[in-house]
Amino acid sequence: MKKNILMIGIGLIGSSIALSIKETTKNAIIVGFSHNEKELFGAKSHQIIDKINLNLEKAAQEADVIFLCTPVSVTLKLIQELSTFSLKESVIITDVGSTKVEIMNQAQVLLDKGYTFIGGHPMAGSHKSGFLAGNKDLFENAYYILVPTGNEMNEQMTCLTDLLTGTRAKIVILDAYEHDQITGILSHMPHIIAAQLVQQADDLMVQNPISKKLAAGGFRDITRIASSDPKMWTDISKSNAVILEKEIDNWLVKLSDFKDILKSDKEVEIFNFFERSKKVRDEIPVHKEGTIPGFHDLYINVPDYPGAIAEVTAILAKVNISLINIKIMETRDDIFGILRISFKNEKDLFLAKEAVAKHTPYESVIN
Ligand SMILES: NC(=O)c1ccc[n+]([C@@H]2O[C@H](COP(=O)([O-])OP(=O)(O)OC[C@H]3O[C@@H](n4cnc5c(N)ncnc54)[C@H](O)[C@@H]3O)[C@@H](O)[C@H]2O)c1
Ligand SMILES: O=C(O)C(=O)C[C@]1(C(=O)O)C=C[C@@H](O)C=C1
Repeated sequence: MKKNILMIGIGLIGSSIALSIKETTKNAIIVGFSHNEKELFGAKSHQIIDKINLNLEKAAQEADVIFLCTPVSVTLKLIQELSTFSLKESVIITDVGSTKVEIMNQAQVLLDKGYTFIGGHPMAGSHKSGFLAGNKDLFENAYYILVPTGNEMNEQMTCLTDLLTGTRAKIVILDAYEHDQITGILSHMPHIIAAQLVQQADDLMVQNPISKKLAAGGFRDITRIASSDPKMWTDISKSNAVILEKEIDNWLVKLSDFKDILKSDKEVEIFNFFERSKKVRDEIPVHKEGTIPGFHDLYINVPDYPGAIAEVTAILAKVNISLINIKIMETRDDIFGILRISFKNEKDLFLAKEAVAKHTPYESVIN
C-alpha cells in the first residue's frame, strides 16, 4: 500500500529528508506543501517531491506521516493549525526544528486531539538554505535526535525510524530539555559566537580594507556558519533564549577570566587555557560515535592549476587505495585549494597520507 508522506517546507532539510526517503521507501508518495509555490514547482521538477498540494488541510487529512520542515516559529503555528484539522487517527506528525522544549510544549494541542507527535532534529545541516542545497546524503553518519512524548505506540516509533533509515543517520532518543541544553552549547552558541566575531571583524574591515583580504583558515573555519539564514537563527535563539542567556553569561565570565590572565601576563595560565582546550578537542572521538561525525578525512594543500587533483587521485590509484568522497573545500580562494578526500577506514587514511607525502610535494593533514 502507498504511504502518503507530507513534507511541509521543502528547504534544505525537507528536501534532504524527502530524497533520503525516496531511496529506501519505495511505496512512499511524497507530497509537498509550503507557502512558496515557486519552490514547490522547483522541487517537483527536480523530483524531490512527487506531488504538490496547495491546500494544507486536504494535504494533512490524506497524510500518513507529516514532516514539519519549517523555521521554528512557523512550526509552532503549523502545529496549532494541524490540531484544528480532522486527520487520520494513525497519523504520525514529526518536525526537524533545532529546538525542542517549545515545540514539544506546543505539540500538547495535537496530543489533546489524540494525534501522535514525535519531535525530531537531524544533527547535520549547512549554512545553505533551499531545496537546491538538498542532498540525500546530508545526514549520513550524523545523529538524528528523536523526542518521544510517551503517548506514541511502539509501531509508530518503528514506522518513523524505518522511514528515516534512508538518512543513514544514527537515531538517538533525548528528552526536550536535555536536547536544548546540549544543542545550546554545541550548536546555538557557536552560531552566536561566529556571528559576533564576523561583526567585530567587519568593524576592522571598515577601518582598514586590506584586512578583508587577509582572513585566513582560522577565521574561515570558525565563521562559515555566520552565513546561515538569519530568520532560522532568530527563531532558534528566541526559542532557546533561557538556556542561551545562561550560556552567554558563562561565556562572558570565562572570557573575562582570560582577559585578566592576559592582562597580568600569567604565561602559565595562558598556556593552560589553550592546552586544556586542545586536549579536550583532540579527545572528542572523531571516528567513533561522538560529537564530531566520523569520517576518515585527509586534507591536502593542492596548487590551483589544472591536473593537480588528478595527480593526487592517480597516486592513490597507483597504490591501490580507494576513496569514498572527494571535495574541494571553500576555505582559501587564492594560491592553494584544500582537497578533502574521505576514506572508508583509518588504515586507508594513513596509507594515503604516506603516499601523498612520498610521491607529491603537497602537504597533507588528518583532521
Ligand atoms: N539548516 C540546518 O543546518 C538545519 C539542521 C537541522 C535542523 N534544522 C531546522 O530545520 C528547519 C528548516 O531549516 P532549513 O535549513 O531546511 O531551512 P530552509 O530555509 O532551507 O527551508 C525552510 C522551508 O520552510 C518553508 N516555509 C517558510 N515559511 C513557511 C510558512 N509560513 N509556511 C509553509 N512553509 C514555510 C520554506 O518555504 C522552506 O521550504 C528549521 O526549523 C531549522 O531549525 C536546520
Ligand atoms: O553545519 C552547519 O552549517 C550547521 O550549522 C549545522 C547545525 C549545527 O551543527 O549547528 C545547525 C543547526 C542544526 O540544528 C543542526 C546542525
